[in-house]
Amino acid sequence: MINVAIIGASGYTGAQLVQLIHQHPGMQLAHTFVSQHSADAHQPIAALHGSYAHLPYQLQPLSDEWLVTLSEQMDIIFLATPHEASHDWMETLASGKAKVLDLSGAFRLQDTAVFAQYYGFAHTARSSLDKAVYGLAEWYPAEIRNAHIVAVPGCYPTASLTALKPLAEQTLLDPQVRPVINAVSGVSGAGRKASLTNSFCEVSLQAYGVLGHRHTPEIEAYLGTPVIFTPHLGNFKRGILATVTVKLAAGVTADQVSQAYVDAYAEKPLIRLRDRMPKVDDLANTPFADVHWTVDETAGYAVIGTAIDNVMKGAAAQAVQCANLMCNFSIQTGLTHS
Ligand SMILES: NC(=O)C1=CN([C@@H]2O[C@H](COP(=O)(O)OP(=O)(O)OC[C@H]3O[C@@H](n4cnc5c(N)ncnc54)[C@H](OP(=O)(O)O)[C@@H]3O)[C@@H](O)[C@H]2O)C=CC1
Ligand SMILES: CC(=O)N[C@@H](CCC(=O)OP(=O)(O)O)C(=O)O
Repeated sequence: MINVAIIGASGYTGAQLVQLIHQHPGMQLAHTFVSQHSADAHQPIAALHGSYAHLPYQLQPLSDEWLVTLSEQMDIIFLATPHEASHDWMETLASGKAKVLDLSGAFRLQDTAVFAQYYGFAHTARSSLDKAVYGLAEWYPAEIRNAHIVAVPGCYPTASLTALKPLAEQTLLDPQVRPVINAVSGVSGAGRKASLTNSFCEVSLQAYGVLGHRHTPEIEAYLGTPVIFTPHLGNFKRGILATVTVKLAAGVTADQVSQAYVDAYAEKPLIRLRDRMPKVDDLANTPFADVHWTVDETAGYAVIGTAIDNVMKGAAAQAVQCANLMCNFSIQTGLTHS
């Protein structure tokens, strides 16, 4: 059995990971941590998350000693923590035998100047950054298999890159026209901590982070081309719907576009090619990404719809996909029943 620890196990993505590792046939959950002075230390996870009331795990307070012990004793460590915490702990956690998968944004951007601009603090963990592999599971399986550190993608980049990479990889996009990504996220995307912006009476469908969201450089880095990305907050709990408009390269046909998606995803068990535009309720609480596209050959445009659950495929389930690759399980182990 693969021994696993989860740090940040009280949060939305951390608790989801607890549930996924609990049901995983090849992994056992040895430790579930919160921060050292957390108000939730020593609480059972069941007391915080009613949907996990059947799970037997208790939250332990983390310490510097534990960081070293975990790096030496665990096979896999998941960090479901804020960017700064992941950044500060990675060098120690990755110094032993344990492989580390970080759900935060701390190790996704290789350019530390861009990182400082979008994350608001300096990156000082260069050696870990050099080892980090981007965990977009359907696109970088070979790199992920051999990785010691995986930077699990953000939720919006997962939806956006899933829509765009099949076309970009086959050079079907017009290089002169930026893809336009409009995406709506449920409120769980902002994490469990209360804030005015995310409170029930305040949330109303609204764009935010316009022309400045930190996921723009992440999408551009792994797509290889600039984009216009506009996130929106929606008044629902879970899910992301990304609607992506692209200008196709001259002469590209609808059949070529369809073939690009079939080539990329027909053999991928967690990507579902749909015959209509996806909707979030079809996959909330599941590890799937649904994709559909429509092409106007005459005008040379395509509109692609992608839906994911932000906590699952956008974070915890994709992290488990990566861990499966690193531990030589099939990519969907513990995530699907068929
Ligand atoms: N929610 C989502 O849809 C997605 C989130 N992510 C990323 O995943 C990470 C976790 O997100 P999410 O689960 O939503 O966050 P939550 O706010 O729900 O949970 C954060 C967890 O980290 C712990 N934590 C908070 N501050 C610290 C600290 N300074 N040191 C150590 N532990 C700390 C919290 O417990 P405590 O404070 O009690 O210690 C809690 O367990 C974040 O980096 C987020 O950006 C990525 C993709 C999607
Ligand atoms: C609705 C909402 O607030 N979503 C978050 C993104 C969540 C995510 O993917 O997180 P990281 O890239 O931070 O890991 C946001 O826009 O900041």
